[in-house]
Amino acid sequence: MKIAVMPGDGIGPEVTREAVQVLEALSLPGLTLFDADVGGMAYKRHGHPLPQETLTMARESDAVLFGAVGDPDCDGLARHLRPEQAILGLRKELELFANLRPAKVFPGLEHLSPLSPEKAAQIDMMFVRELNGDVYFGDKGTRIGADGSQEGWDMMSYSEKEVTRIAHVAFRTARAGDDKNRVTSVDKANVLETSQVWRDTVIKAAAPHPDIALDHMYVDNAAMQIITNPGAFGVILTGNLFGDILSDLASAAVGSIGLLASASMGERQSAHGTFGLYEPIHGSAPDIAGQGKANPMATILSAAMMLRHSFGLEAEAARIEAAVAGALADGIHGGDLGGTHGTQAIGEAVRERL
Ligand SMILES: NC(=O)c1ccc[n+]([C@@H]2O[C@H](COP(=O)([O-])OP(=O)(O)OC[C@H]3O[C@@H](n4cnc5c(N)ncnc54)[C@H](O)[C@@H]3O)[C@@H](O)[C@H]2O)c1
Ligand SMILES: CC(C)[C@H](C(=O)O)[C@@H](O)C(=O)O
Ligand SMILES: [Mg+2]
Repeated sequence: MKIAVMPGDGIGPEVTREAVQVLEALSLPGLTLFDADVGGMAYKRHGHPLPQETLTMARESDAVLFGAVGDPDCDGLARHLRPEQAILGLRKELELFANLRPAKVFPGLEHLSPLSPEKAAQIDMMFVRELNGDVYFGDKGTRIGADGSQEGWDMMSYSEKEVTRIAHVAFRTARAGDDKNRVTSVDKANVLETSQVWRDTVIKAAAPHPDIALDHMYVDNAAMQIITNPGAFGVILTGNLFGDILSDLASAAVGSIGLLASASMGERQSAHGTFGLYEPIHGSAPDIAGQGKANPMATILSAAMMLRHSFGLEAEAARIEAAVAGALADGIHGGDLGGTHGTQAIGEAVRERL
């Protein structure tokens, strides 16, 4: 079991360190970890946010554990050299088109949510976010517009092929998940042609999945209903941009972005299972970087997702999740949850409860 660890920038190394120690504490036979450079730190060291050696290491691994990338010092660089290109490049180059982002309130931890305890208890949704297409990867540029001023443009598109494959992931995820057996496809088909193709294609892709209830919702309404009626959602199938935004929104409903994990999967199989990249949904948090304040739970839970999805180690994944839930229940809360525990203390508290 070869894992490429890519800590990245800002709080990335801080939270990744704790997750790696959780993995090591499990003493899994045959587990080997290799570090690789990504993001702004890789740009500073190698002149590129996603050096070829890093990509090669990812290709030769069974899974990737990713921290976060992003560095305000790099915001003025040409776009292809910015830290964020590391994660975008890995997702694209490795064909990791399916991003699973669970948003769930652990039972008994409803008080961490800003929603009422009754509403918070209903939060148990899984985002299935398309990760290789949309406005993220279309042509883009700047030009002088008709009025003589500079304008930026980004091309948004989705093909039937791209939508079909992610839709099938969503239907299969709904079937394997909780008992809701429900997919809500989120789009903006009232305005965007991209979304009309998305919606028409999702309807066609649903045909072989008659056991799964499918409905469609506009993204603006979805943003509202995730807060007002979270229990209505099981699997939320959506595109790259809407999924990015809605998953941060859902993290706030759960209690903090420092709690939400993710798995990015494709079709490649390793000797142990499906290759995947695992990362918290948050970024490099430059505002708290280097201060030992970041909550590592999202990254630790991402490591649990790795054990489940890439290594078939369900019991070990559940052990990590129970340890995180136990630490939270015992009041081990970072600043993001209004507590005082630092990154290392949270990591230690989770390890003690394994
Ligand atoms: N996958 C990624 O690597 C990824 C994801 C999102 C943003 N980014 C990048 O990160 C940089 C900062 O972006 P941003 O500020 O918009 O988003 P962010 O997620 O880094 O931070 C948003 C807010 O949440 C807080 N926060 C985030 N993670 C936390 C944690 N684990 N514990 C406690 N608090 C936490 C931050 O302190 C900040 O106030 C940018 O360069 C952005 O492009 C990278
Ligand atoms: C850093 C950025 C490219 C990334 C995205 O937009 O996908 C991030 O926000 C995320 O949610 O993983
Ligand atoms: Mg995001």
